[in-house]
Amino acid sequence: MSSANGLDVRLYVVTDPALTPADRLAEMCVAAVRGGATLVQLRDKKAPDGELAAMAAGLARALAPWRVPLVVNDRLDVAAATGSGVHLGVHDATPAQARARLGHEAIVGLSVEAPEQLDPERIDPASLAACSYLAASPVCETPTKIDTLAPLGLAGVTAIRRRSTVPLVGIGGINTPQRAAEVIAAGAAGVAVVSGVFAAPDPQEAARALRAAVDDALARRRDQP
Ligand SMILES: Cc1ncc(COP(=O)(O)OP(=O)(O)O)c(N)n1
Ligand SMILES: Cc1nc(C(=O)O)sc1CCOP(=O)(O)O
Ligand SMILES: [Mg+2]
Repeated sequence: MSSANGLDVRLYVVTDPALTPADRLAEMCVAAVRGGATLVQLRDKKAPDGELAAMAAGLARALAPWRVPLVVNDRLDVAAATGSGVHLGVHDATPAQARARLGHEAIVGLSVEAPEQLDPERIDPASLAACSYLAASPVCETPTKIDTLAPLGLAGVTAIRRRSTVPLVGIGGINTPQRAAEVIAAGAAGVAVVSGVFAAPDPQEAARALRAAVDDALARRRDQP
């Protein structure tokens, strides 16, 4: 089920070099996709651009038969060189810059660390309009990324959702089906997950369970009067 802009963010898996080493990257992402992941992000903060581009190209090839899009974290140049989308944070290029570089069909995501970040005086309307999705960052504390602001909690997810119309994913500490369901009930269209899938003994099964919880929670939300 896609959002109004055609992007399916229900289960967004994000790689991590400690959990998805380069020699198992494609295989592990394909396992997640077999389990129900709808979007994949290549996130490696340290790999040089050339190495990251080679990883992105290989991963894009592996995902192509599944028609699951690839997003590269941070690196606009790598995204442009490999035909991928890009995820941006407050310290990265702006969504408007990314949209201009990648074109109107590309996926451009933006981290939102506080609802006020979306106030008209805080964000350039062109940048907000350039976003394919937003990420509530982080929902819960997580050892996977420690340089974050205070967790938003479920109330923060709801507050961000109320200020935007593009699809919203929650990220950070969403490592059980129960937690995923709560994030959807709070207003997200999907969940972004690292360790809940890639540190699991069986990533395909972990993805299946998370995706089932997301789908169930979305259906419950639709049934609400
Ligand atoms: C889906 C998603 N959401 C948030 C982030 C974090 O982005 P950012 O704040 O730029 O931090 P880094 O990931 O670059 O350390 C993300 N990567 N993906
Ligand atoms: C990549 C990333 N970004 C975050 C943010 O808050 O912006 S939290 C995070 C890591 C999420 O890992 P896990 O699913 O293992 O908790
Ligand atoms: Mg970033």
